[in-house]
Amino acid sequence: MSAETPVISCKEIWKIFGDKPKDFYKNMRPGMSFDEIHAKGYIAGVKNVSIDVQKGEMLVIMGLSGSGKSTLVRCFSRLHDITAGTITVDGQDIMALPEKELIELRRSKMGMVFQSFGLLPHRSVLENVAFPLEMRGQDKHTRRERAMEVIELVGLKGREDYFPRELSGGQQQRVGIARSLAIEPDIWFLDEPFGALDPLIRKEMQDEFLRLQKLLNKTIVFITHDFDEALRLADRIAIMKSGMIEQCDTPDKIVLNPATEYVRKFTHDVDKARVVRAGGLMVAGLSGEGQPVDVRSSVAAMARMLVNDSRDTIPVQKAGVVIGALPRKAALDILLGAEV
Ligand SMILES: Nc1ncnc2c1ncn2[C@@H]1O[C@H](COP(=O)(O)OP(=O)(O)OP(=O)(O)O)[C@@H](O)[C@H]1O
Repeated sequence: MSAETPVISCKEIWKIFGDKPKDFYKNMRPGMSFDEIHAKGYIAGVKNVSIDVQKGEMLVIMGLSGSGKSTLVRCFSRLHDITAGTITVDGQDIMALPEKELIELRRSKMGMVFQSFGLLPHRSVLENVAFPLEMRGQDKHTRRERAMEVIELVGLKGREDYFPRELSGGQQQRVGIARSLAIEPDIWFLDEPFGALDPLIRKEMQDEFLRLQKLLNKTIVFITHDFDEALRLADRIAIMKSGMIEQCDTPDKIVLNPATEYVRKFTHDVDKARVVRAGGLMVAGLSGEGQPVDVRSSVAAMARMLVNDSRDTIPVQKAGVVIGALPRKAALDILLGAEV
């Protein structure tokens, strides 16, 4: 596999629910809307989606309830057979895989975490985490050792003999995360993993998750309803509506240039100064004088400088090299809440 091959690559995929969906798709008039398809007795869970997920990327999928997030992610692991299009994982067409190889692919490469923690109530933390290793036929000693490693990683050392009911919601989700990590998946699917947690614990788990991701650098597809959560975690956010991706972009770009009215609604209450970074406002060919700012600095973090500085353009650097400049007025507009 070449370095550029995406880990997951979808080309024009459809998942239609209903009776004989492939026949319906074949005879479908091109350009039918979600509602027109619905009127014919079918649901377009995923409608003509093309997207690539790169190695080490955290792609967050968001959208309102019923927009197709879970359906799309289930297609990525072929928990749903798609109606049309192609999906490759590490360059391999997963629709062409025999059942046995598909199961092996899921077991060896994919980890999944869901909102309902899905723990086995009569097994201890250790036994829950070791369970996928048991399914793989590993001996007791090896699985215990690996389970202890990931239990420590998620901050639950000392609780390995507890039962799920003896843990808080946040701790139970940590067990779910540890269990999915035990098999060292390359691709990690998380479907609203923090949805059942109260806001404070949720924030704590997001921090924990970012820490883990820094350490493990997995390829992650993360579903959420919560735009703030998406902004905190994502490299890119894909916003879905009626089975389609309305926009897939970096948080900066989504906030600065929402592609549709639906996307704009998500961004409406966001504190843009915290989301938009120097890199998002930078103009590549532009030059500036004096002390540069880092490409990753948020407008909020630069607030004092932006207000006190008198330069029109401020150089922006990445890894110590100046790569462009930031028009100070554009950053000030965001800081002061002017429409951009
Ligand atoms: N097995 C199924 N049979 C028929 N329709 C389905 C099935 N699974 C999903 N759908 C429909 O597909 C559409 C997308 O559902 P999906 O669960 O992917 O949405 P979602 O964005 O994940 O929603 P939520 O945030 O509520 O989980 C919905 O209209 C849903 O009713």
